[in-house]
Amino acid sequence: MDNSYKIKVQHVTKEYDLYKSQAEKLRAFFSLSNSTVPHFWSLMGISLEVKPGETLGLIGVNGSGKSTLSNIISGIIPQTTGTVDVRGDTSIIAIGAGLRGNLTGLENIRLKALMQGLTNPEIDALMDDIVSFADIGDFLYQPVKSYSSGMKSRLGFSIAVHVNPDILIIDEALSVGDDTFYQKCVDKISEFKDEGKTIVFVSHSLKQVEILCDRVAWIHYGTLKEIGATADVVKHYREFTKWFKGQTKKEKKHFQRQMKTNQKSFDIDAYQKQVTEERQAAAPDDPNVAAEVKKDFYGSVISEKMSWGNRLLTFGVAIVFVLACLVNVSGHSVSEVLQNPGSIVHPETVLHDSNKTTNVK
Ligand SMILES: Nc1ncnc2c1ncn2[C@@H]1O[C@H](COP(=O)(O)OP(=O)(O)OP(=O)(O)O)[C@@H](O)[C@H]1O
Repeated sequence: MDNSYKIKVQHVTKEYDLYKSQAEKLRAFFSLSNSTVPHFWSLMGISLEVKPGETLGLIGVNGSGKSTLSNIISGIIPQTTGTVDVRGDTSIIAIGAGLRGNLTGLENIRLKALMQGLTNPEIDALMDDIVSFADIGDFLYQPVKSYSSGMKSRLGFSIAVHVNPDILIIDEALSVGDDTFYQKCVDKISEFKDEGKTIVFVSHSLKQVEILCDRVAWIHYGTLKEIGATADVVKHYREFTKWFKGQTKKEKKHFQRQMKTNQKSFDIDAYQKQVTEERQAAAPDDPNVAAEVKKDFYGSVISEKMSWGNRLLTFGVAIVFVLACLVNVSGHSVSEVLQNPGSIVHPETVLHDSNKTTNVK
């Protein structure tokens, strides 16, 4: 097995349909095409590796796709195309993910730890440590939906670092805590690093990134702008933000609109063709390149969009289900209803033989 990486992300894209309402979503489901619905590509082909024991920072402006990427790596949302290969004995844990609003803090601790594969006695043994690290007092007995974002972050972080995960995904968790909690988290992350664990760290705080990360990936409006040593990437990102801040209001708007337009007009087929051509140029004698690229793009994803065959099948099953319910309440047998469908809506009409109906009233 290739142990040069812990996480490998290849040609990952994420497409969202921008429906204006539930009704529009429903219409698109039953219509022949949803081409009128605008599409938005949150990620437009990200490929990167995270090495074992490495802390990789993800930086980028608001809406650039950092959380989308970290959620795809954590398995919280599926990618539209591409592969995500997570190596080894992986217990991957994302701090904010999986807290249930209707359950109390205590119940959430047990649930999330059970989902990580811990047994009840193991959880009992860890409970005091988790509770004391989170330090949220009596809120522990309240439903999580009543928590502030800082409290959720405290609880999520505490659970995540105590269940001994192989890979830790930290998305903005440190930005909401106070100074004491922040320092506790930084110490815990450093402990993790010393133990050789792999961390993906999403943050807007370049200072935190500089302290904690070995390498940094700069995600820029759905693309990977740069990946490399922390000092280099952070320097280039600072230059970009300085340049951006120096623009007039109108120029900033124009730039952002241009970036979003690119994300709306992204062509996945053209991207696949480009990757195929690049690989063919590198291996001109390999006849399987196109098939391999297709497999890399679509081999490990389940289509989020239903094929037409499946839509028709779903529609057919729904009709049969409704008919079955109507037959049931009408009090007639299936054969009667099949011979005289009107008996469903006019229950007083029954069929005595195949040719004649009699009104029983
Ligand atoms: N469910 C969704 N439907 C439509 N668009 C979405 C959805 N989720 C995210 N997006 C869009 O995808 C883009 C990337 O969002 P994401 O949250 O990954 O960015 P981010 O870099 O983490 O931003 P921030 O730094 O503000 O947290 C944004 O433009 C966002 O509006």
